[in-house]
Amino acid sequence: MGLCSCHREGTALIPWNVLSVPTDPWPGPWAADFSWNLKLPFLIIEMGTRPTLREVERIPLQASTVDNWSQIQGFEARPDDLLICTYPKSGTTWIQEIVDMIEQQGDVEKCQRTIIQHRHPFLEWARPPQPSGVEKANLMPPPRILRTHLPVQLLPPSFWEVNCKFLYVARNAKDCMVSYYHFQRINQMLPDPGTWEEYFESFTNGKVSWGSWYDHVKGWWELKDKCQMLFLFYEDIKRDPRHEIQKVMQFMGKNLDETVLDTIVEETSFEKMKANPMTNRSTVPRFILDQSTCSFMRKGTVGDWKNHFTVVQNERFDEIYRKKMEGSSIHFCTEL
Ligand SMILES: Nc1ncnc2c1ncn2[C@@H]1O[C@H](COP(=O)(O)OS(=O)(=O)O)[C@@H](OP(=O)(O)O)[C@H]1O
Repeated sequence: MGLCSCHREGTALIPWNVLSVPTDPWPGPWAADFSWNLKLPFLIIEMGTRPTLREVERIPLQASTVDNWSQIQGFEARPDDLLICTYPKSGTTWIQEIVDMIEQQGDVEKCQRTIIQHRHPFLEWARPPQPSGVEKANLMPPPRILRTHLPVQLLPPSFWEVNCKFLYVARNAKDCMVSYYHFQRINQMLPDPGTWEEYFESFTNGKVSWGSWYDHVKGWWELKDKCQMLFLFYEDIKRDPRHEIQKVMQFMGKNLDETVLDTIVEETSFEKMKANPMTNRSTVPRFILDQSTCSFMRKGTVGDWKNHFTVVQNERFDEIYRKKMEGSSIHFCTEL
């Protein structure tokens, strides 16, 4: 395993890896330390720069994840784990809420018990002194529901040994890129995306956190018949949520009646989740996620790429896509 340190741009007064910024706040002792929360914005302003990424096996990741890599790789999966796997901005939050609603048998109040980031430990998440994703998962009673954005080749090896369930959600590359661009603009914990034109290059070259969309999607797709995996598409959930939620229910071994299913469809709609403080990230401090110009729950549509891609960019993207996805049987819808 080659860990490669990358450079850092700008004048950082404080090394990034000593900052413990609650991008994924955990209601632990640190949260009660209000003075720590107050200090954070100033630390970031002092740094005057966004973090740059480091790499594991040539996949760009956040520095804190790379620092914690041996713990992540040593994670011990269990046969009754369910791992939600996605490339960023592919509908992670959406499928988390669907899975939780199924798990809680449509009990809306139980799904309000805590914010969505806390319900399913994020495996590669690390920001000491808060407990890491691995530590949170280790404390969770089985059967556990976990989540990751890792590409197949970086998944902790124990997952392949225990034959647990994987629930992968894929989203078409164009909408994913648009969503990721806006997210990087508002998320101070990720590198500045630059202009849309610059981001087009970063995304298509896999120079974004968690690496290449193309390799991620191909990697998981190729494994789908070799393990217990339900592979879903964001666009299908959008087109026919009831049908796709039923598939998730079956995969989870749950048998819920029609009225419960109706509730889940209703409660996991974009409009409901956008208005729900437990799913819309409104509790994340503004100096981390500045939603004043753009919401985390932004549009939730298929085809928003048409509002961003120029004709030339679209042609170029299609050409790159053909080359990178050559030989793969996966097919995406880019409009409904
Ligand atoms: N219920 C529902 N219906 C439709 N779309 C939804 C829903 N919930 C989240 N979203 C949209 O998913 C995008 C965020 O993706 P992720 O949750 O994977 O983001 S993250 O990687 O966890 O940061 C982001 O997409 P964009 O709106 O295109 O930016 C969210 O709006």
